[in-house]
Amino acid sequence: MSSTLRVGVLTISDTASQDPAADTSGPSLCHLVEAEPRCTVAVTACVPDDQKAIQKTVTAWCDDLDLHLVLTTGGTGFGVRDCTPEAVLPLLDRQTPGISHLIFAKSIQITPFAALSRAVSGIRGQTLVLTFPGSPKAVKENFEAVAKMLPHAIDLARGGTGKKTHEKMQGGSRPSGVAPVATEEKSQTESSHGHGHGHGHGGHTCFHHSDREARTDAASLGLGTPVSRRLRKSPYPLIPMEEALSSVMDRVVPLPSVQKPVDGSLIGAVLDEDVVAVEAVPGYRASILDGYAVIGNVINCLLGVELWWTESLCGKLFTDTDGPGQYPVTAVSIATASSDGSATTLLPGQIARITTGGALPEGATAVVMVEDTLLVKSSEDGTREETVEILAKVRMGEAIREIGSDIQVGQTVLKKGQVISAVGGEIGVLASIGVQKVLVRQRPVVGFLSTGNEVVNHDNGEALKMGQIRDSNRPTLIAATKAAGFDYLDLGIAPDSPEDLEAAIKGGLAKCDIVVTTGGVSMGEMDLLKPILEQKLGATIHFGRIMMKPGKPTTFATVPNPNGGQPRLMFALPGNPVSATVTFHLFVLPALRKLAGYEKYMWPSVQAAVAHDVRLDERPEYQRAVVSVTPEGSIKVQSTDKNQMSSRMVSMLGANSLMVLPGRTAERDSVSTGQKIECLLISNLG
Ligand SMILES: Nc1nc2c(c(=O)[nH]1)N[C@H]1C(S)=C(S)[C@@H](COP(=O)(O)OP(=O)(O)OC[C@H]3O[C@@H](n4cnc5c(N)ncnc54)[C@H](O)[C@@H]3O)O[C@H]1N2
Ligand code: MOO
Ligand SMILES: [Mg+2]
Repeated sequence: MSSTLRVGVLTISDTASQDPAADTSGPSLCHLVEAEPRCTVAVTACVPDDQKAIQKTVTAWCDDLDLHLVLTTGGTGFGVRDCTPEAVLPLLDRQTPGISHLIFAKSIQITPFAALSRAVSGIRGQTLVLTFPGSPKAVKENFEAVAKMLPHAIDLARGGTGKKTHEKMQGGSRPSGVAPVATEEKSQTESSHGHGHGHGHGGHTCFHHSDREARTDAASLGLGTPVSRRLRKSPYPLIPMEEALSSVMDRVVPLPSVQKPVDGSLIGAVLDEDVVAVEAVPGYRASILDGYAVIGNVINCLLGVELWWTESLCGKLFTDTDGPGQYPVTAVSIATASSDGSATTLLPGQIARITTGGALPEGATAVVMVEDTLLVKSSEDGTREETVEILAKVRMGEAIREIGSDIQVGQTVLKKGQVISAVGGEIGVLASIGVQKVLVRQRPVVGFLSTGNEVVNHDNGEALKMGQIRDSNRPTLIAATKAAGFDYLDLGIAPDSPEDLEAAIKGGLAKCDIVVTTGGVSMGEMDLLKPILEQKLGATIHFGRIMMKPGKPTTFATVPNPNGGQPRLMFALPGNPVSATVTFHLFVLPALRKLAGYEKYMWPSVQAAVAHDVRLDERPEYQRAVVSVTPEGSIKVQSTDKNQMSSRMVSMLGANSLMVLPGRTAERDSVSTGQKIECLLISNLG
């Protein structure tokens, strides 16, 4: 077992936190750490002499990054602002006075001023924390006083036996020093010794950790670092999918609301107000049929059945005379606006011809369809009906739409949070009650940038040169965005040059709520996205790797908004086309939906029986699959393709879902035919 000791170096100084160039002890300490066999600086930061800031960083490094050793420099003296011991002591589970004494003993031999250090040391969780004074000289003396015993001390602090050390002390084979101790067999953030580090290479960079933000010295990943000095292991922790999803969704704040006219541009928008009807539908008593408005009472139906309406229901107008029989046609009401705003009046014993949608004459209580009548007598010139016989019985209110029978004034027709669908119901209802504008959440705009020297426009019409590849990511993601009803900006293709990438992303950030890049996020020397985000764009990378397949190097960051307001969201998706597409569906679309105000922004899922055995990968996997309903009514799922490689876009063909497969364990390495598995429905059922 062997492992690198990951060390965090924290400079604590008001001056250095304002002017990084003023920090000399931080870089010195980094060089001392890097000079030790199998020690590496995993993270650096610079904070002012502020107890809370110190505690936040030290806590995050111990608890979240699980570093082996945290070294602080500065703030241990008698100065009024010096508060490092006060900040660190309460964080320690156990103090280590022996180490403090050893450091003190060595220092006091060199200068009596060592007596003015109030440095403390101890263990938090599994992390050893040492506080050093804030001068390069003191840092060197202090560090050298304890360097050789650090691996042993850390081993013990992590529950080791220290056996190796004792063996060596009793005449082991190593000529000097202490073997670094084994800690985690597979450290997620471990990095090899000897990589280039920001201190002393192109100036000081302050990195501040909060929660599990995986910020490191981005220089060691790309910008300006000779390839031979690049990190050989990613410094970004491999985080579980659930953590990645909540890291994204917790940071997505729905956009503000705007008034928008009632038209097709509302489709997909989320209402940010209840809509209350100020008009009734219908606004007048309207006929449902073409026929005759009548005053009903007891109408003897053709079958001889009699229907009685009570006096209270029918009022005085209903007399025994009205019912099937012959009546004079005294009025005509076709569906049109009345010239004087009033309806005609019908008296007992009269009927009026009426068309569908026509306003009922006052007094009419039912409409008889034309098919249930006979023309008895017309005018001499044949242009008018004079007498018509009603054949059928009608019920009170039959074929009449009363005022407000569809929508009443004061009725809440749409609720805040409701989505205006493309089906038409919401727009139809809004239009029917004369709503001019509604308050809806702004729709986000997402920008797409493909990256890579090898990537060319898919439709450039030219034969590919050796090493070139057509850009399939942008057209794919843009099409999926359109289908989901979101606006987008095509940011084109940027080559793998820091200047081009920075300019293209900045252009996107100025105009888009979310910028999505594809490519350049893994471990190659041309994978520049992460360092650009951190070093050039002032972004906070919240995660840079996820334990998932496909999409392992998926990166999510927030970037200061160039126009002020909420930070912009940045997704740097992997370049492999399937990885880009799957992670777009898993992260970007839900984020867009949440930005747009959707309450349900995650994909729905079903449990489906697998139609064949599925081998599990060591990473939890999202296999492209087709979910369908069998003739018997059960739900089954089938992989699109046996070969589910991330570069193989044909494995997306026909997919309407993503099977959510757990990672392989010693107990379970496959899902057998017929077993049920969760499937995310990213499209309609096949
Ligand atoms: N040493 C390691 N190498 C890789 C690792 C790793 O952990 N260690 N991860 C692998 C995984 S997993 C993935 S996924 C990819 C991600 O790569 P990048 O995001 O850095 O993307 P590129 O290197 O730029 O490109 C990868 C691949 O995709 C093609 N590509 C890029 N853009 C497009 C596009 N717009 N349309 C179509 N195809 C595109 C590109 O030519 C490459 O073939 O890294 C692995 N490596
Ligand atoms: O995670 Mo990568 O996306 O497998 O190919
Ligand atoms: Mg790459």
